[in-house]
Order: sequence, then structure tokens, then C-alpha cells
Amino acid sequence: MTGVAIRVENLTKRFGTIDAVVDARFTAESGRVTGFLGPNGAGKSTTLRMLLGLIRPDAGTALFDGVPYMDLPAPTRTVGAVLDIGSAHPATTARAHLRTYCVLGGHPSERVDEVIETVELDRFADRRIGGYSTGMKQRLSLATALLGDPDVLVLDEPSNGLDPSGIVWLRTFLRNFAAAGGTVLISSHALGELQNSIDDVVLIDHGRIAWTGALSELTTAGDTLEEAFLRLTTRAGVQ
Ligand SMILES: Nc1ncnc2c1ncn2[C@@H]1O[C@H](COP(=O)(O)OP(=O)(O)OP(=O)(O)O)[C@@H](O)[C@H]1O
Repeated sequence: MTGVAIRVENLTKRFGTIDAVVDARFTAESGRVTGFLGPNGAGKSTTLRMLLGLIRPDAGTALFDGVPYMDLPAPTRTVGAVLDIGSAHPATTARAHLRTYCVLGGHPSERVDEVIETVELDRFADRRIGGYSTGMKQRLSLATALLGDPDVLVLDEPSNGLDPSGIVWLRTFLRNFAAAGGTVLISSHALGELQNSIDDVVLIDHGRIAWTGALSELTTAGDTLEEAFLRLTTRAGVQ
């Protein structure tokens, strides 16, 4: 992998009277797993959506190796994203879904079988997605993100619905992805699990970045990630 850092500078988004994200700055480095944490309504999804060009910021930039997502020459080869597991058509199979996205992304057709194997979806690949459990949908979403063999993964709550073995599998997968030089930005509320999975922390609260740095610095005082999170965030994140 080529080592693509994510740099967010002064990112700002307002919805009517709600300051969803205010002047956010942080980086996610290659070779590291960065946890993007914050209470409900803190601005995580809004930030990730701006990062991926799904909504336009009022101000600021989000760059992948210096380039906005929309200007990347082959975005799905640079960034694999999992934001919404509900978008696949229920009547189609995982294999057909992946074939469609493979063609759309201009990726070699062998990638379909490869990603099915990577996310261990082999047994379910020819079943209709409508009958999938949440965990199976999560694996399919990740498989879709991996089709372009990207350098960066941007994942919103990827462990939701995974069973314990799925959680261990995801943690190992993300650690190996980063060890190979990949960049991972992962949003989650599963703090106990994240403590075992991440290197760096970006904490957002009420739309503002409350803390960034290495997990080891955040927990130097013997705090768990959960204790540090509760110390640094206000009780009710929802605005
Ligand atoms: N399309 C929208 N229109 C109006 N308000 C929005 C919109 N999207 C987000 N918001 C508001 O912006 C704020 C930040 O929401 P966001 O979804 O980014 O938070 P979050 O940190 O991802 O929350 P959660 O952990 O609950 O998923 C919230 O107050 C939310 O209600």
C-alpha cells in the first residue's frame, strides 16, 4: 500500500440552527487505526460524509494524500467506505451485488471471489440479501468497500451486529490492514472493543474536536478508553 494519510482542516457544517461540525481538524495516518469517537449526535457521521464528498462542507477541507475525495482519479481504489448497510437491494444476492459494484468501480472480476473469501461470506454469498442478519450485511458492506483494494478504509460502526467471533475477525483484519501500510478511520461506540483495536483517537463532542492523539497518551493515567471518553465529553451529546 502507498500510505495515504487523511487530513481534515477547519471542517464545518451547519444544519439550520445546528452546528453539526465546527472547525474540525485532525489527521489519520497510514499504518495506524484511528478511532473516531463521540457521543450520539456529536458530528461523527456528518464528518465522515463530508470526507467522502456525500455532503458539502460550509468551510474547510478533507484530503486524502492532499486530494479531496471527489478529485481522486479512482476513488474506490484509494478509499473503501462503509457508511450505510441498508443500501443493497434485498432481492439480490451478495455475489450479484458485488459483481455490480465491481463493474461500476472498474475492478477486475476476480475481486468478487477474493473479497467474499476475505470477509468469510462464502457460505452466504448466493443467498438473497433480504434474508441477511445485520452481521452478514456488515460483512457484505466491508466486502464492497474492499473491491477496489483501497489504501484507506473509512468505517462507520462496522462492528454493529457482529457476533463475538466476527468482532475478533474484524479487529484482526483492521490490524493487518494497517500493518500492511493501510489507513483506517473507524467510528464506533463499542469502546471496550476499540481499546483493543485502535492506535489513535479523535474525540468529537458537540461538533468540536475535544481530543486527538495516541490512545496510549489518552490512557496514561490508567484510565480505560471508556473512562477517558466520559471525562472528556459532556453527558448529552445530542443537540
Ligand atoms: N441532514 C441533517 N439535517 C439536519 N440535522 C442533521 C442532519 N444530519 C445530522 N444532523 C444533526 O447534526 C448533528 C450531528 O449528527 P451526526 O449524525 O453527525 O452525529 P453522530 O456523531 O454520527 O451521532 P450518532 O453517534 O448518534 O450516530 C446532530 O444534531 C444531528 O441531528
